Amino acid sequence: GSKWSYIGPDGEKAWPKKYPFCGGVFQSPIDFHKDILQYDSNLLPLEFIGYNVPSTDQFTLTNNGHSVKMYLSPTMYIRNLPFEYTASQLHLHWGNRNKSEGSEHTIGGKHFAAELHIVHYNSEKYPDITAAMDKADGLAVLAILLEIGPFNPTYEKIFRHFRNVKYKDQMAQVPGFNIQELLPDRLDEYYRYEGSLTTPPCYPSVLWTVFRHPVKISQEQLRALETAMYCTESDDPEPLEMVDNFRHVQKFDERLVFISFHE
Ligand SMILES: NS(=O)(=O)c1c(F)c(F)c(S(=O)(=O)CCO)c(N[C@H]2CCc3ccccc32)c1F
Ligand SMILES: [Zn+2]
Repeated sequence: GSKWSYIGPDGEKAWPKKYPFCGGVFQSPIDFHKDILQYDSNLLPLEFIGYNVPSTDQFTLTNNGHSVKMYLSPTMYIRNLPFEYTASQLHLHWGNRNKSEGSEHTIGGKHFAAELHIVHYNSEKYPDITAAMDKADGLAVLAILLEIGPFNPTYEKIFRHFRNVKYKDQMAQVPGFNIQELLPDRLDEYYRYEGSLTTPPCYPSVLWTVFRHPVKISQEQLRALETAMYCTESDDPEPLEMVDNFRHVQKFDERLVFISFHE
């Protein structure tokens, strides 16, 4: 029921009025361009433990009015970050059918078609994500840039349920699968910086890992993402399409993004 949106009077320019951190420091997303990038040889490939969830388990997929999000199992966690981070949920950001440029992070000013985020919390220091989400070392989000290419059968394991979560607060059950298959090939090549949640309350609590290489999904899969869902409830007389649910890039002065790869 949080009152913010991506368009109109409650759009991102108005967020700081109700959510002061949104007007604060270390805001995400940002543009990756060469004069803020610095190679860091200590950036190791991430290790994903418990990501291969058996199909006997189920993930709950839901439309929360801002995005489509899938809750993940607490047996999934990442190693090789400063702390152990346990998976919480994944969700997506996208554009619209006339402009498939809905990624949040950009590279050299270029938007990708869409972006997948896998949200984790620091389970070494905090009991749950609610305790972690406003702490500087509380969250770690993996970002995967999506672009058009061949049909992607792994993404289809989520996308095929979109027709059952068309409206706000609808839910569907997704049989378990290997979440690591949603990631690009080169897990050793990524951008790393300290930033924030890209939605209200915009807490500066996120260690971002944005993989260098995009993942491909088909034009039809992208069209489904751009046209399937609504921000409104099924009985709302004025349905609002869920499109363009990405925040614009934020100022990134005097800061560096660390990269695990050479140009
Ligand atoms: N782009 S992003 O990764 O910054 C990001 C989102 F874009 C986004 F939409 C959500 S949300 O939970 O679906 C709705 C707003 O909270 C979250 N949810 C996070 C923020 C707060 C919270 C609390 C519990 C579980 C997940 C989250 C989020 F971290
Ligand atoms: Zn997100």
